[in-house]
Amino acid sequence: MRKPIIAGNWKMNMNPTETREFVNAVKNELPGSNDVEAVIAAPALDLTTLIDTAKDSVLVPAAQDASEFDSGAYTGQISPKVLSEIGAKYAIIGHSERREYQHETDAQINAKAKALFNNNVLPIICVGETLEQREAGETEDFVATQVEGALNGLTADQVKVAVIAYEPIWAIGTGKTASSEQAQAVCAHIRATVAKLYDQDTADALRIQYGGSMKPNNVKELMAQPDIDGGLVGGASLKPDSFLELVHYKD
Ligand SMILES: O=C(CO)COP(=O)(O)O
Repeated sequence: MRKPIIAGNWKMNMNPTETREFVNAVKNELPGSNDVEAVIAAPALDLTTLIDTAKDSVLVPAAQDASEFDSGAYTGQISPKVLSEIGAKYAIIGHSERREYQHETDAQINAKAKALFNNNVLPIICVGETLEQREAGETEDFVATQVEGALNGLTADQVKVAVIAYEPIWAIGTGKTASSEQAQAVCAHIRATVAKLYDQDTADALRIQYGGSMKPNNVKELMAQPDIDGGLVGGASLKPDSFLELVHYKD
């Protein structure tokens, strides 16, 4: 049975004071950790504040990126080794904003996934098509290529504990959610791709999130889809009330 995982991706929002206020507002109101995994991916500069404030709560800290290198002459990068040391459980990699603005490639994202696993941090690997690709009927092939590229060389045991986030680019920050049927179809295709690359057991263990204008008013329907195991949420994760509604979607 796959445990649902609802993750807030704060992107480049929130400062340490806001982070502390947010965590204090939600930390005693979260669902039990066996029920839904509640994650916040904070900006790197807020992570230690998040981790210190969330101590003794079930809130799970995550980073929004990680370097493919543990240390060295890589100015400005975020070390997966240090993420592990400070207590980040997950790191998002391959978000479409980084693919676009930092020109990240599938090969780099794959190297980041390996570096994270070497440091016992779990990757949340983002994939998703543009509107042009969807309209050209290329979504499934394109997303399968991203999945294959990101997972290249990972073991089945690693894939079983990884998370893939399907985020159609046209649905991010636009208020335009993929319909639950559209989201389910691509998430099922991702699982079938993993089954082909590995085996059915591995595909059945892997958790797949949907991201793109997920909100309290559509979370229930999206989460009811058989291949959607969670959400990666931008805008609606920035306010404590809205985040709490999302993680309590079952109530
Ligand atoms: O990019 C996203 C999460 O990573 C989605 O952002 P929104 O929920 O704001 O559309």
